[in-house]
Amino acid sequence: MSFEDRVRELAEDVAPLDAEAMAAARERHLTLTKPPGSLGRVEEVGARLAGICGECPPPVPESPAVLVCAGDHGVLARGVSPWPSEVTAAMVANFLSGGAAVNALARTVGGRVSVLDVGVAGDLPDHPLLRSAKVRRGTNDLSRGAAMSREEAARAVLAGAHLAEELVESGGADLLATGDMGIGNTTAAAALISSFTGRPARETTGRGTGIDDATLALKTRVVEEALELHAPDPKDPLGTLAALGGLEHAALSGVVLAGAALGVPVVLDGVVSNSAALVARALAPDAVGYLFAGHRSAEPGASVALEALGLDPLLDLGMRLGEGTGALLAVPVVGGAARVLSEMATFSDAGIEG
Ligand SMILES: O=C(O)c1ccc[n+]([C@@H]2O[C@H](COP(=O)([O-])O)[C@@H](O)[C@H]2O)c1
Ligand SMILES: Cc1cc2nc[nH]c2cc1C
Repeated sequence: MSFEDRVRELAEDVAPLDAEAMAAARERHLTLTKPPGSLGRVEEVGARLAGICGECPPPVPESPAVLVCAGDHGVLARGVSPWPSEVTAAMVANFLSGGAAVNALARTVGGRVSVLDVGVAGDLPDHPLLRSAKVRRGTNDLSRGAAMSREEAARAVLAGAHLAEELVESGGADLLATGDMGIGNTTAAAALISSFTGRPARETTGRGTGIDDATLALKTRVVEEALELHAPDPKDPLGTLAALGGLEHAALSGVVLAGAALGVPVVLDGVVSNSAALVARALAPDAVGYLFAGHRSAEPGASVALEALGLDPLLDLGMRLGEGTGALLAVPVVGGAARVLSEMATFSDAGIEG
């Protein structure tokens, strides 16, 4: 079977949410000792968790895992980021030694960190937290030709899916948080978001790690050129990924598909994860039900993508780091939404007239 066929097979394993369990959660919320609706959107998070696992109350996620997918980008040659690609490998090394923001925030919420190398240009050391599945050493410049082949895109999707499956099936993970590392990857994310939403580059392109006005104008032109060159068809998600994506974007769409296929909630991080979720939705529309937007990244494309996905971000902290940091901080919100449904007393338990 070809890699593309295997991606299609994975997408076919994504089932719609359990509508009965969701309805039961909404009913249950009305019986709990609080004014109806007073937990706001946390109530809808709880209902979706019930729909994801097919029971009400849903189990409380106890073992979150963050998957940081890493890759490099040929489009860096156009001057779209102030940082050199070597920083990608250097930051991966930092994740492995526990010194990055993702490590600090994973420790804060009791999460486990795994790093997936699908496309880092440099060499990386063997390490128990690192999964090596290098498809190639960085992409080609997406503004001058296809970033990668369809087969490479499919292989990266499957690498993300396999690590997610392993963490859930053998590692006991019951919630997946997405993360990314890749200098230049906000350019690819903007191009993907424009392709899947039809919105112009000026609305999806942002300052990434921090660029001045002149570089932002250049980066926006680069995204426009790429969109003109490829005229991507959003109904061909693998073709669009191959033309405009990054290897980590592809891997993250695999993480989303695998999480959804396994019935595990997936908490999205920033703009790169948001763009990957658009790819996953194009492959498997029901996958969106399994997704929670951990936060609203400051990158403008993130808001465009989340609106298109119909996801309301749980947090809005002005963050734009990536690595999975915004997803991890939202994990307690998701856990709390489950715990409310399983642990709160009802009005009748408490002897209060509702
Ligand atoms: O998560 C986000 O929304 C986000 C926004 C801006 C930058 N980043 C991170 O910064 C890197 C990409 O930025 P850039 O400017 O090199 O495209 C990459 O490693 C991302 O994880 C991440
Ligand atoms: C230092 C640094 C850390 C990062 N983490 C995610 N993207 C990053 C980009 C840079 C430049």
